[in-house]
Order: sequence, then structure tokens, then C-alpha cells
Amino acid sequence: MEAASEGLTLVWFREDLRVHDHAALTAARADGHVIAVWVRESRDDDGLGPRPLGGACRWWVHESLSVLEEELSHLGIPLLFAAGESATIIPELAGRLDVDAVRWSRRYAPASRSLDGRIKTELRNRGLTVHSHPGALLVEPWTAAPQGGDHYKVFTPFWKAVSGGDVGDVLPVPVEQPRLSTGLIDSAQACAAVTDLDGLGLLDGTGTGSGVFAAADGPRWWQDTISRHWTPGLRGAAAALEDLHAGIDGYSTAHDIPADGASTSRLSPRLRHGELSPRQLLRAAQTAEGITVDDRTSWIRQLYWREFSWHLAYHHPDIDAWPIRPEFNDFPYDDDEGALRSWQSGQTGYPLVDAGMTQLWETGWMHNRVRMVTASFLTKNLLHHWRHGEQWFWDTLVDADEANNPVSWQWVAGSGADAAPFFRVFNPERQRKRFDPDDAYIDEWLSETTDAETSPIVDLADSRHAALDAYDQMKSTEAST
Ligand SMILES: Cc1cc2nc3c(=O)[nH]c(=O)nc-3n(C[C@H](O)[C@H](O)[C@H](O)COP(=O)(O)OP(=O)(O)OC[C@H]3O[C@@H](n4cnc5c(N)ncnc54)[C@H](O)[C@@H]3O)c2cc1C
Repeated sequence: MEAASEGLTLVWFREDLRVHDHAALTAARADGHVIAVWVRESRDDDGLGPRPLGGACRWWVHESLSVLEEELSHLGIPLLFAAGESATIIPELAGRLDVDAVRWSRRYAPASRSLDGRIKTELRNRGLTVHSHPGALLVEPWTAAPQGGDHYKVFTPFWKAVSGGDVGDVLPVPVEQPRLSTGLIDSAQACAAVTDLDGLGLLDGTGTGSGVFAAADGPRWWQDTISRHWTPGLRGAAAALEDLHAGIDGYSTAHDIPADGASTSRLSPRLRHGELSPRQLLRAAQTAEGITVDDRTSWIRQLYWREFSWHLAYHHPDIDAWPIRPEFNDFPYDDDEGALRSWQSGQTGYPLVDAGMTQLWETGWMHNRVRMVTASFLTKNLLHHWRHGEQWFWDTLVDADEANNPVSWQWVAGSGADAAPFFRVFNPERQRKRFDPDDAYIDEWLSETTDAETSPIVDLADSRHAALDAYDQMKSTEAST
């Protein structure tokens, strides 16, 4: 039996909604007893903190937290919920609970790192021990740099430099602890920001749409549709991990086929919300039986694309707002509201684009190939700023994250570090013939009437020329300044 007087640690959960392979939780249990908290954070006056969750992620997090609460409770660990500015909430809670230490898993977006740094200093000034732990990434972004530079700008050298590194062993679920006194929980609940899961308001608005779509007459929203496709939380994550073999088998040849439900792993929301750790997935992929070297390597390579995105996001503050290539600040976008609406609601008249946008709306997820095609269509054929598409994806993807989303949008739009050349304009009709030759994907997401009734909103050849002209205009502005 453990002594009740052992040290008490507050573990602040953020984007790590799991109890296994959780270094902060493991270390806290090794020190004694644990109380956990998750905060729905608002950015402070200096803009520090995580980007406010989009609608689909709010739904996911709500569901996932309810499972985490249960899993932690099996371990005797209470999970508190709070809403507001974490720079106020975490020190106040630490004080009320009289904890000895605070631990958390690191996050890497610059605005969150600066906030965490402030909180760490504040807690240390109050005499507390504070530790931040790795776990969200395989490679800490500051540990990899090319000769003569501070960070990698191209994926392949990054991959070559970091992919062989030792990532350590997957940590087990910590052992159960004795129940903490109810007095302790009561004292935490006296903190005004503490609430219950529903009180976080994560589901507010998700029944009718959110962001720009809140008032639109679009298709029905997530509570009717999205929940049919996913089971957020640790048990759903464990089942998804069991299916990993299907996601990797044949990956090197089939991963671009959007109609094949198993052509990719669909683990992105699990990684996004930390229900599975990248280390756990890497280990599982390395040891999966009956997988060819090509399939294994190409899937693991994708895991490292995620690492690369975070590497860039760490080194580029405000990557969701500003182009990595500054010359794109002068790109002459043509932000036509009606065109954006048609794209968002899957009514462009190009079936692959419309099927993708419908899949996104109905499931909160879209196949990578179709993400590239829809993003290219918005930024090049419709000449819309990539930020508008990025924001839409941010609001509607269950895997929307602060690195992969803006980095991928910038990659497609040509403004990224390792971007697709601007003249690479995906032709949605050719992409359809190549990757969905039997219209299996299109038939899954578009009804025949929608498909037949929507006429194309732009001509592909004309709009491609207009995009290339716009690019030339940007280059001549750059040359003359
Ligand atoms: C415009 C655009 C926006 C995107 N936004 C996001 C986003 O917000 N969140 C997100 O996780 N991914 C994003 N991606 C990358 C990619 O589309 C998804 O990671 C992938 O489709 C997830 O499906 P999966 O889990 O089946 O991937 P798999 O193919 O099974 O790959 C395994 C894991 O590797 C990572 N991965 C795969 N492809 C990429 C990639 N191209 N870049 C970075 N990581 C990758 C993901 O974490 C994924 O879960 C975006 C891509 C584009 C073109």
C-alpha cells in the first residue's frame, strides 16, 4: 500500500489524451500521487497559447476527454476541467492543491511554447518543481539542423538525418494509485475556472456548424454525420492500432487511391490528439509482420513528414498566417466570396473536388491525394489565398493541427519551404482518371444528381493560365523591389 503522504503532482494534459507512453504521467506516478487537469485555453492578450480549436476538433476532444476521464479514474487519478487562460489557471490550481510539482508533455508551436515558458517561470518562482516532457514528436525540432543552417527546409535531407535515431521504448500505463481525498478535489473546484466536461462548451455550435458556416445552409453538421465515422478516445485508438497492418499493407502502391478505405491508416486524428504516440506507431510499424520493406518504409516516411511539418512550425512563428517565402505576400489573389462558398460546399462542378469537400464535411477527414487536389483548385484555379482554405480545413478536419495543416497548404500553394513548384497545378479531371478511374470515390460521396447538375465554376485551362500570370506578376513585383 502506498503512503498517502507521498508527493502530489499536477499533470497538465493538452494534446496527449492517453495514459500509455506518457512520460509526464509516468514520471509523476514514480514521484507519488497524481491529479490531472485539461484546460480549454483562451489565448492571452499577447496572443500566446494554442490556436483555438476548430469545430471538428472540438467535437473530437470532447468525446476523447470523456474516455480519458474514465481511463484515468481506473488509475485512481481525478481529471479536472477548466476553461480560460492557463497562465492564471495552472498556478492557481497548483496553489490550491498544494502540489509539489507540475508536469506536462511539450508542445511545439511558438505561441504555445512561449506561454509554457512563462508558466514554468511563474511556477518555479513559487517554489514548485516543473518538468516538460517529450512525447508528441519523434525528433525534438531543435535537435536537427543541417550544416551551416538552423533548420531543414527540404524534407529528404531532414528524413535522412533523423530517421535512424533511437526513439526509446514505449512506456506502459502507470499503476493505479489510492483514491485522493475528496477535500482535495473540493479545494480545486473552488477555483472559478474549474468546470465539468460539458461546462467547457466544446460542443457549442457543432450541432449547426461553426466558423464561417455557422449561419449557412450547408449540409448537416457533425453530430449527425461525423460521429458515424469515428470513435474518439483510447478504446477507439486501440482498435485503430489493431488495424494498422491493413493501413500499411500495400501502402507503397495504393496510398493514393482515395476510394480504398484501407489505402492509408486513418490514424491522423489519433496522432493529432495524442491518443496514440508517434513512438508507439513507429514501433508498431517496424515490427508489423508480413509487410514488405517498401510498404513499411513508405508509411514510416509519412510519419516523418509530420515530424518535418512540426520542425518547420517550430522555426516559423505564425505559419498559419504568413507565407514561408515572403515574396508570396505580394501574390495577387482574387478572393471571390462566391467561389470560396462553392468550394466549401462541394459545388465547383469538378467531381473529384466536390467529392473531397463532401467527404470532409461529412466525416471530418479527407484522403491526402484529394486534399492536394482540392487545395490546388482553391489556390490556383480559383486564385484564393491559401489562408482561406487552411482556415476551412482547420474548422472541419478532425486531425487539423498547427503544423501539418498550414505547412501542407503552403506546400500546395507554392509559398512553403519545400513547396510544390507553383506551375504544378493539379488538374482535377486528370487526377480523377488516374486515381479514381472507376469513379468509386466519386460515387461514394456525390449523388448522381449533384454530379450532373453542377456546372463547372471555372474553365480549367483558362484558370490555370490566370494562375501562372498571377505568379509572373508576383515575380516581377519581387524583381522591381
Ligand atoms: C492541404 C492539406 C492539408 C492537410 N492538413 C492536415 C492536418 O491538418 N493534419 C494532418 O495530420 N495532416 C494534414 N495533411 C496531411 C495528410 O493529408 C494527412 O496527414 C493524411 O491524409 C492523414 O491520413 P492517414 O492518417 O490515413 O495517413 P497515412 O497515409 O496513413 O500516414 C500516417 C501518418 O503520417 C502523417 N502524414 C501522412 N501524410 C502526411 C503529410 N503529407 N504531411 C504530414 N504528415 C503526414 C499523418 O500523421 C498520418 O496519420 C494535409 C495535407 C494537405 C495536402
